[in-house]
Amino acid sequence: MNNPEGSPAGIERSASSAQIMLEMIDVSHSYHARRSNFEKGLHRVLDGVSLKLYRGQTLGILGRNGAGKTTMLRLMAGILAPSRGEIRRQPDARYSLLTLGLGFQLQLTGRDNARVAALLQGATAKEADACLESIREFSELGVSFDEPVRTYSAGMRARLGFSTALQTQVEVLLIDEVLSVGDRGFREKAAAAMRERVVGEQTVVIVSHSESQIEEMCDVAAWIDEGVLRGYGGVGETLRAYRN
Ligand SMILES: Nc1ncnc2c1ncn2[C@@H]1O[C@H](COP(=O)(O)OP(=O)(O)OP(=O)(O)O)[C@@H](O)[C@H]1O
Repeated sequence: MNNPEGSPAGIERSASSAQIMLEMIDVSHSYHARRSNFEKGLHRVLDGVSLKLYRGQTLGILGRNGAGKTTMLRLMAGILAPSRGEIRRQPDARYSLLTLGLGFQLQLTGRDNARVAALLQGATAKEADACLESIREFSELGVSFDEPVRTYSAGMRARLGFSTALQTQVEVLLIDEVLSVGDRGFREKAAAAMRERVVGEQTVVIVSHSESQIEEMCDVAAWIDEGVLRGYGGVGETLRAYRN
């Protein structure tokens, strides 16, 4: 399915307006490892990955635990620089990584974290304040919205993170597993809100262990196994390859 150009048949947007929002060209990444069983103290977790993400596409990334999915999102977001290869982004576009592990200032309240996140995404102070009420409402955090995030459960952090990301207007939204946490009611609401967003112009990359979520939301899928892109193309065929 994959080819060296990073653009398997059938997933190129046909319209001439198809703009490449992100391109990974033969990207590899290694972490420094303490364990001596890795060559030269390096642990290679991505190996020669090439793909293209077009404006408006929703790309789902599949793979087992430790396959390299989060590393790929961090590279896409520019949080990590690749050890080898190249990542091209649109210079005037914003890329936002939504994950549970990163980004909250634990001593700040949910409200202040939401404000900071909006400012970091490029909102003016007025715009940031204007979206706080809808973030509070969507998150269903009630009075906890004004309490420090360190007092939140993992599910509450997920609600805050998701609600904040939903309000922020970025060109490329990178989502790491957040749709699979929290209680069922919120998960369904978050998935519905996400579906609404992905049908529009929003460009999205979703890492998910839920095959049904990928099937429902994505129009392209990539399967990573031990750092190598084993499948890349239409969701149906990539899922079939992943299951076999
Ligand atoms: N900061 C780091 N330093 C060293 N090794 C790391 C670091 N982050 C991740 N790794 C290693 O890189 C490999 C890939 O990790 P990554 O988090 O990208 O996988 P993943 O596919 O997202 O996994 P999961 O589905 O479990 O979240 C793993 O072996 C992990 O132990």
